[in-house]
Amino acid sequence: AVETMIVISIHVRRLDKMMNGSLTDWNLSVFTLDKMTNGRSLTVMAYTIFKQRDLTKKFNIPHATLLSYLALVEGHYNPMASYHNHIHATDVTHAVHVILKKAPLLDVFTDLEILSVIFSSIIHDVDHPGLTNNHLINTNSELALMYNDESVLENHHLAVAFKLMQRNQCDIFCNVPPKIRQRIRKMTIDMVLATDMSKHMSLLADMKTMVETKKVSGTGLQLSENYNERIQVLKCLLHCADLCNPAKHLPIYSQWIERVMQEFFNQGDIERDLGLDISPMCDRHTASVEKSQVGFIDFIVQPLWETWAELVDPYCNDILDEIETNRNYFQLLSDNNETSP
Ligand SMILES: COc1ccc(-c2ccn(CCC(=O)N3C[C@@H](C)O[C@H](C)C3)n2)cc1OC1CCCC1
Ligand SMILES: [Mg+2]
Ligand SMILES: [Zn+2]
Repeated sequence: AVETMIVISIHVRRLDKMMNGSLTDWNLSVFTLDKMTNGRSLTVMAYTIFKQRDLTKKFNIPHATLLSYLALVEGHYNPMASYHNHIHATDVTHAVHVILKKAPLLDVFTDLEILSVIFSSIIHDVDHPGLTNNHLINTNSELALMYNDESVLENHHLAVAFKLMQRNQCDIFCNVPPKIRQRIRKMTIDMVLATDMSKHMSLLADMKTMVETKKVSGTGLQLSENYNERIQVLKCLLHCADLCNPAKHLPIYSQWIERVMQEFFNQGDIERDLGLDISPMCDRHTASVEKSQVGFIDFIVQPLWETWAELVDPYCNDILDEIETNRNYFQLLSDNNETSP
């Protein structure tokens, strides 16, 4: 483990220098970063963000403990999952970090909230099996049995993340007072449970309600002290980051599509072999990749990011533009697939 730390800290130093400026670059390729760091992009990204935001000092987190825990969590992401592996966690953690740097959010959240949402992004899909909640429920999996069919994956990610913290020298919150620890745990549980797609519509409805009632001042978002109002925005922040692929340049977005379809088709193959109904978009013989992405953008991603822009960041038109550009590209592809035999 010592040499791992040394190797990682070398990568961190190199990354810090090389990327200090561009770490806040929305279109940073986490795929390149992962190659450069020999598959340690999550540890390196997370550690760098903790350092840049001074979280280790603010919460008295021993560096060796942070590195051990990050390496342990990274090692518990499923390398066999083409989409839900540690690189997706790197991507979402990076997206949360960049979104938090946008002008209207500066000085809105406390250090505790920032620590919690970054921690949540790091662990939000740990030990993902590369299958959907519906599949786990329909196949009477151990996980569905354990969590009574309710946000099965998201409950599992949380349990694994907190369990790993009990390992020797891995409790990153060891110097945090019990009440504060409890608040981090509560916010993390609330945010990661909200990454379950089945909560999407109610999350979006609550955000729209906030838009109606919230007077966004000229500078940024004015949040009250009310926990439910504050956690509402943090849930949406993490959910937006989890759904940020269509907001990236096409070469990066395309790699995520390839990966998610590989995972979906793998699930479809299992369902076909089991004689089950094949889940939507999971049948490699009939799925239309382009059409699915257009639908995903039109019904989920664009409405979510548009609401986010209305509530938080009127200046995120570059992200909305990228989503529209990508949507039109796949609409064109799917039209052409229709016309040409
Ligand atoms: C690059 O493509 C995607 C990137 C991300 C998502 C997506 C949707 C919801 N989430 C949040 C997590 C979640 O709930 N799930 C459960 C299920 C929807 O599979 C998702 C993978 C994870 N993530 C979907 C994507 O494409 C799908 C396949 C064709 C159209 C939709
Ligand atoms: Mg998830
Ligand atoms: Zn995710």
